[in-house]
Amino acid sequence: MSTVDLPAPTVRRRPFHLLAKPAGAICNLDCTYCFFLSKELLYEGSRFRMADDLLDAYIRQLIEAHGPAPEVTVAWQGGEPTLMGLDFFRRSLEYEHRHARPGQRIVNTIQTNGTLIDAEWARFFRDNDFLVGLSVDGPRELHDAHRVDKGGRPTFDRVMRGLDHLREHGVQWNALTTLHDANAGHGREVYSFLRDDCGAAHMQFIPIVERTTADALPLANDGWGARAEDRPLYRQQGDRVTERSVTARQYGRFLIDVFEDWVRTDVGRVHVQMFDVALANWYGEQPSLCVHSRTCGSALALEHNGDVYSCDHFVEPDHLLGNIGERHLLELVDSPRQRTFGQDKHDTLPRYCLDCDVRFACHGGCPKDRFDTTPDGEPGLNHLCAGFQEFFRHVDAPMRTMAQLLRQGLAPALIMRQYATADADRPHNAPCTCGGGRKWARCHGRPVAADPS
Ligand SMILES: C[S@@+](CC[C@H](N)C(=O)[O-])C[C@H]1O[C@@H](n2cnc3c(N)ncnc32)[C@H](O)[C@@H]1O
Ligand code: SF4
Ligand code: SF4
Ligand code: SF4
Repeated sequence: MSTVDLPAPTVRRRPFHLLAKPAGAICNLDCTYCFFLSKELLYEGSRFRMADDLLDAYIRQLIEAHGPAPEVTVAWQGGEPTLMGLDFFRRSLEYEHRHARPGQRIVNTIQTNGTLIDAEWARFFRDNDFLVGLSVDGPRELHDAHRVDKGGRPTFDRVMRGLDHLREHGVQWNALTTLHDANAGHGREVYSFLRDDCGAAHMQFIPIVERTTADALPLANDGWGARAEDRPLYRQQGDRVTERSVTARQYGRFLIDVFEDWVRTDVGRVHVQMFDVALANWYGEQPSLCVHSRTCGSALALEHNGDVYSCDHFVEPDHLLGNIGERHLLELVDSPRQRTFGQDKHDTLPRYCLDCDVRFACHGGCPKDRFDTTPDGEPGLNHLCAGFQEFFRHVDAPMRTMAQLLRQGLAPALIMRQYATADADRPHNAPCTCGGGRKWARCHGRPVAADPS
């Protein structure tokens, strides 16, 4: 039986998301913190190109696995997916049209470093309603600190050129910004750059937590050996982190700094994933992000040869579920192993998390980052815990207000009026509401003439 012929099994369907890597871990860049480049080692000797019959089988199985759902998302990632060339994505669209049920909408997303995007790519994305995720870490210096090409050269100009094409063609796009040692202390600057200079209406901030062992630390600090081929296979093991990693405190402060701007001017206008996720948890709805959901396991990864892994962050031999050439995707997604993977997110929480006042919002964060010990010595605490606590406690009052507005059928954006009123009465030399220890007027760049300090 060929890959294309595998019948769809009859198992219970649950919503899931799959990140497909048509070029595997291959990329034209060499970002120092990239956890994915070393995955090349899993497939030594491969051409790292998804074959046409596999592409066909993948699209068919993905659509079948969603049953009668009105919408199916095809998500492309990598490595760098644009290295596949436009014809690959044109063929993918043909298969989508062939396999979709009548009336079913197929949505394509692509996560890219943006350096190869030209007018032709942008036209293609626009004409086919692709949602483009663009990796940009902030203004030039902050971006170029870690996002470099194979020769160690900066990439900012190339990314901005790609963004210009996207914007000129009216492509839907969102910014994906990793937080690390270089940019984490610049929350307001990064936020205003993304919003004002780039015109981003959707933003995701992803903490860089590069876990490693004491032995591997020097190599890891060097960018896993500086060159992709020198990197050891990156695994989730060890209790150390690289110097590039964001600290818990930096992560919390970054989110708070951005929130303090956002809640005054941008609610309902700019979508910051973490704030939407927090509001969903305060409102009592399932959030869209696995990291702050009770359980996970619904965001899997597909390699270029059809191998399926439990999660994009666990593309390693111990978490290989199988290959879609041998077992239908739905069977792998619904396998007992994958269910256990997702359930473990909750079932392995330390007592410290179970007793935590913000657990309903945090849910312990991503299991990949749970390698610290709790104050009473229990293993399994998230490395970012202190930052989560600081952020979630900080936003408690405004989140309650926005959730209440939603329950009343009103727009959460109304909270901005409350802030405007409170700010108008706030003495310039009062402590800033961000809690960072600065005066309010200085923190918000307001005139400080009346500030006697
Ligand atoms: C692996 S890349 C693949 C897609 C594409 N090459 C890009 O850069 O957007 C996907 C996202 O993962 C982020 N990323 C890279 N290394 C990471 C790490 N160690 N931890 C968390 N995210 C990381 C990248 O910045 C990027 O936004
Ligand atoms: S662009 Fe950077 S983050 Fe994306 S795959 Fe390449 S090296 Fe990794
Ligand atoms: S391991 Fe982390 S990233 Fe993966 S699905 Fe679970 S929460 Fe999400
Ligand atoms: S904030 Fe810390 S203690 Fe609370 S649930 Fe999150 S990781 Fe656990």
